[in-house]
Amino acid sequence: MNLYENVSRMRNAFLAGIDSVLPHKLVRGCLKQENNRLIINGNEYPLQKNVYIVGFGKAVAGMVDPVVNRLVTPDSVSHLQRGIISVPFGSLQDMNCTIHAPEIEFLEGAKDNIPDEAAFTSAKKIVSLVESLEDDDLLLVLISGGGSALLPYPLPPLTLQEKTNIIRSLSRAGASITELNTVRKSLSRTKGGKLAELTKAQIVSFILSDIINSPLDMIASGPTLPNRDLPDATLKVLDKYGIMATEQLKSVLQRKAPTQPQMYPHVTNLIIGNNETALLGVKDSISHRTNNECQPIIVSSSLQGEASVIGERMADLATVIVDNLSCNSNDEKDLPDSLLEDLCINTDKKSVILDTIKTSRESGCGVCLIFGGETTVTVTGTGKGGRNQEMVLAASINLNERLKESSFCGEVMLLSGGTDGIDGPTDAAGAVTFWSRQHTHTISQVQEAQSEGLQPKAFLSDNDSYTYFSQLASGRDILKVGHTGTNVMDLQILFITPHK
Ligand SMILES: Nc1ncnc2c1ncn2[C@@H]1O[C@H](COP(=O)(O)OP(=O)(O)OP(=O)(O)O)[C@@H](O)[C@H]1O
Ligand SMILES: O=C(O)[C@H](O)CO
Repeated sequence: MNLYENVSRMRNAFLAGIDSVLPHKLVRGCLKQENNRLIINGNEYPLQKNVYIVGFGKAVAGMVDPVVNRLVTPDSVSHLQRGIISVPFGSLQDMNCTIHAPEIEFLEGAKDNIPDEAAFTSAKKIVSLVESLEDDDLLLVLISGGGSALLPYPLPPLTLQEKTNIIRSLSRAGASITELNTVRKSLSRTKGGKLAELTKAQIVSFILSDIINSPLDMIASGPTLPNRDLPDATLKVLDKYGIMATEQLKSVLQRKAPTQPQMYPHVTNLIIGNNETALLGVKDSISHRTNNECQPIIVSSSLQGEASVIGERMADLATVIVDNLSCNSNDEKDLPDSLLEDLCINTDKKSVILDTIKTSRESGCGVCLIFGGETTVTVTGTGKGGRNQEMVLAASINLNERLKESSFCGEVMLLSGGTDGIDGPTDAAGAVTFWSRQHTHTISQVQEAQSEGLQPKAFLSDNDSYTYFSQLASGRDILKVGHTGTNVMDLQILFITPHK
């Protein structure tokens, strides 16, 4: 197996991860129809021309078709009455959307993930549809990441512009997604469970998670989950980031919050997929493609932090593995707890990783560690890039430096990519890097870049990872898969294999 075959295996494993979280597959798996009843998660719902669909998020368009199909009974009667789906601007054309259900209205909005008048119009239409439902109707709600921006409905007197400004300021000041959505929930007519409160119809929500640990009440700001935030939660977030509360905002927050958390007996919230689902897809692919020779391990689904720092720490981890593969058993190095912590790896994985390295040393098979999560980039440069490409570039530079003196003969590879296919404001999903030594001959991506006159460190410090990977070897190591129609954050594969 040569270096480029291994790189292509990793690319295929990444694609397999994406494939396992394609929304149409996930939704189809949760729905059955028998005797004029829709069966969802073991619960039965009578079909009597009483079904409505609403959806909002970057990955919901793909959920529509399997749902619509399940609503047609064997007598060819469709029990779907109406549907409204709010999706990102341009996404229908990009995805070649071919859904032909006349009852469903697809509306685009929220260009660049920013709520706008178009998304507000979609939200108003969704609200009036939901308000019009009767007790014996069934409302299917399709939810995925990006849903917050696609269902904006500021509580009056707050305007869309004011609410957007608050969220933008918080985001620029470094607020996390849970902090942003805590604020969004308190300022909205739809978020934080308020969509569910608009009707007594039965509701089933299908939720695809794009947040670490899948907190259901935070994904797309939890429109069908009770808001359990404390009454002062929003003011605390604003205070933390030094954002002044305007009069309109104060008047919205002063409204009496319910003293008891709301219960929604008419609502079922189902998580249909998340980052862990994709990690399993990657793992299966690697096991199959290596004929079970390499035992891949999922080490984390909560990787977060500054992308370039994480890239550096990935190189540190690779160095420990490489050292342990090249030494004899008495000289094994430990995996420092601080390294595990920085890479968001639970300490209970430590012995599993060390055992795998040992097996690999004895048998000559590879070590493959799989990560998922979402890093961030503090952009200070003027270049073009994304968090995955930046992580890989930083790892590449550090691998080249750390492994200079190593006696290891084998290959080290890292891939990082976004499952939505779009890394930051670029048309790439991510990138891959490698380092390899056969006898005394070393090949590395950094060496190759330097021989082409590219200076990796200069690109990294200008946050210009996209330009770097586009130019290097004519874009050979950049991952371009286009919009995938799904979104469960990012995936990383670290693969180290000794030469036999
Ligand atoms: N030049 C750059 N280099 C590296 N990262 C960048 C650059 N410019 C923007 N980014 C990062 O890209 C991210 C924005 O990309 P994107 O639109 O994919 O955001 P997102 O909200 O994280 O979307 P999603 O969660 O759906 O992937 C930000 O985290 C930003 O720091
Ligand atoms: O829409 C949102 O709120 C984010 O994508 C998190 O789910």
